[in-house]
Amino acid sequence: MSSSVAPNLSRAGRSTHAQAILGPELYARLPNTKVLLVGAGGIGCELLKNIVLTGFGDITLLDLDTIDLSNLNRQFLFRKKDVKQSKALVAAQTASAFNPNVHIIPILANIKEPQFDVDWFQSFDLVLNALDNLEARRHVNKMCMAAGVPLVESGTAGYLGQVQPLLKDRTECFDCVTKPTPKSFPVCTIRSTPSQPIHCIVWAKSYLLPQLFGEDEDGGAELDEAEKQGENAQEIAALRKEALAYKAVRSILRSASSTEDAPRMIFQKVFQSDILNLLSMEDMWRSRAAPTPLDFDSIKEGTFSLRETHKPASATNGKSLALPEGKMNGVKTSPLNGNGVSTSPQNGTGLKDQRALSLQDVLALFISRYTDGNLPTSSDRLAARLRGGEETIAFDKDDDDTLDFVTATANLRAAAYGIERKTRWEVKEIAGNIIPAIATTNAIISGLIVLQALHLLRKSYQLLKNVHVQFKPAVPLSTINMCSPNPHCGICRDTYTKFLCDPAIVTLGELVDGILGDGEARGTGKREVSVYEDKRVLSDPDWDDNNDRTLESLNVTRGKFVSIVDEEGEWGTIAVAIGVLPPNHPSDAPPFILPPQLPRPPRQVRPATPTPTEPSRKRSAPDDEIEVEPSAKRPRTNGPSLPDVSSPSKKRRLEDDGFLMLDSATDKLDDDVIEID
Ligand SMILES: Nc1ncnc2c1ncn2[C@@H]1O[C@H](COP(=O)(O)OP(=O)(O)OP(=O)(O)O)[C@@H](O)[C@H]1O
Ligand SMILES: [Zn+2]
Repeated sequence: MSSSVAPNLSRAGRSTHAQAILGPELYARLPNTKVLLVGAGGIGCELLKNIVLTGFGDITLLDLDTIDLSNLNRQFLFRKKDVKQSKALVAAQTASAFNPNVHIIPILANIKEPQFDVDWFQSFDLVLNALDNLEARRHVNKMCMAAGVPLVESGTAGYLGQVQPLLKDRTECFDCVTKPTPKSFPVCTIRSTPSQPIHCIVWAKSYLLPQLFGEDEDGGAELDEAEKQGENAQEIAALRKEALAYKAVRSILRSASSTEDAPRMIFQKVFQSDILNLLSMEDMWRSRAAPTPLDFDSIKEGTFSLRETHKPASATNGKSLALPEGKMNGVKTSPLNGNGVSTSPQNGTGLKDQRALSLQDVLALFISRYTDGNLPTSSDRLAARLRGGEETIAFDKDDDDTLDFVTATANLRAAAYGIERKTRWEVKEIAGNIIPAIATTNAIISGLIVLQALHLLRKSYQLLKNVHVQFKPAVPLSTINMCSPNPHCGICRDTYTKFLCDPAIVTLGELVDGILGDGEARGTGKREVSVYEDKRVLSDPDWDDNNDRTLESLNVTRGKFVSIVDEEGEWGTIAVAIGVLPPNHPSDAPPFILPPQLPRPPRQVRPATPTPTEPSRKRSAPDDEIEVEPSAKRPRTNGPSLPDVSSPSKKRRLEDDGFLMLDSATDKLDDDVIEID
């Protein structure tokens, strides 16, 4: 379009194409269709532009974050001057200029806040998710299922993307299918027999760094468990011995008066003594390549000999192939990139973080950053922070000290085990779980979201598709017909209803009796029920202590759900959304409003003791589960008594990092699964 035409573009001109594509009826509805867009990041910016240009006129845009410099490469509604401003606000301002007829309401908030209750969700005709985390996605999914509002879910991961239209009772919901669990590794692979760079990086980030700079924990329980699961007993005994030695290094790192050379101590312990210990267990190395203990001085001097890298354990038949450091397969390996082009700072080309690191480089990174030989070592810098008052230091990809430490120690370990080394950049990507965001994928996905949204608005349900952008040049897009809801889904199979009340006055008993009503008259008979808020049991047929307590005292307030579960499993679960009374509610009226029609859940075949969050398809963390069998007497619930989550074990910390430690070395690892997140 030439620039002389653009300023004169009339409203009709602007909408000619949209009208032709959408048809006059749908096009006419768009200005008054209320849309909620959750997330103003990579997908959100593209999508906001799309819906504004399509002709939607009433948009609420919500995001909890502010603009970061790193967003600017793809979140094109933002400019450098906007950094640190609210994403929702700036995106709304920028996109409003694309169409004078659009009204965008920006909200800077977390979608999980209680004011965004079911009533609020019901004020929209359509919800579009442009989020980046499972928790928020699940939350919006549940709210949309409760509100009966159509939702389009989406996500991208590099070149991959997915769009999924969701509507209660018509399609499966986001929680109907279990999400893939993160990639997992057996404890012993991480702790004593790594074979891939990622094993070394996980070890450095989630084991060594926390051992030295994290909370002082007794890892005994984890090792007990590994032993129970049948992992090598001799190996476990060696790991126990190793744990004790860490205690000594920890105290030196924290002691202001110590004259010991802490980094050197760490080096000696981790890359020499521990490896010698492991080597003494000859059985372990019969079928796999044995590691090489590292020697501080000879690495420093450049005389240390290394085994060849890139070997699968079997390829070398367990034998070490010694090559002088700096020579691999006859090629000078350092500092070269994959194309054999030198990227060393000496010749001034390439990015510092992306150059291949020699063993000397890695040691230097451990002793002093190669950018400035005078800086203290990465471990010294971390130790200084502990002495300066930081109690614990955890890995953060943007914290140079922790990234240097992990890069150095992961690569030293890789060298000891004959595993390929990674650049600082690659370590950052792997340890920081960074999947590059590709603007083009976001753009394609955002276009597909609009198409699915239009099907939902037209009620053309037979046209709804689950669409995937995939890494197959011949078939870049694939579509799957919508599945019907999973009959066992603990989210979308519930019967939702609303209960508007003053939680400071209304009791749990009033809520349950009010919602169940007169069972005899309604054909459900007198029902025995258990009542839950999320995973908390509030009452059951043998325990009614909480019935006279106010909802507020039970921390059952606006935005929460109370699940009423039929003990016999004969009737479906009723999920009651707690809302607030309207401002004009008469003061002499009862302090609650029941739904105009009491919910009547479907009769169903259910397991004998259902839970509000079942089935197991949905929940994965076993230690988050609570006892759900009705028992004689339960301890009284005092406020929000969620299941006890004690201080995180190392196992749990690895899980938090996205690396799930398998209980047994024999557990089967899933193939790589890319989780769209
Ligand atoms: N609970 C939530 N409530 C509101 N907004 C959320 C919530 N969770 C995530 N978001 C927003 O969803 C958006 C997701 O966008 P995107 O995936 O591009 O992430 P980003 O944070 O902008 O980028 P990156 O993670 O790559 O730095 C972000 O702007 C984020 O603030
Ligand atoms: Zn479902």
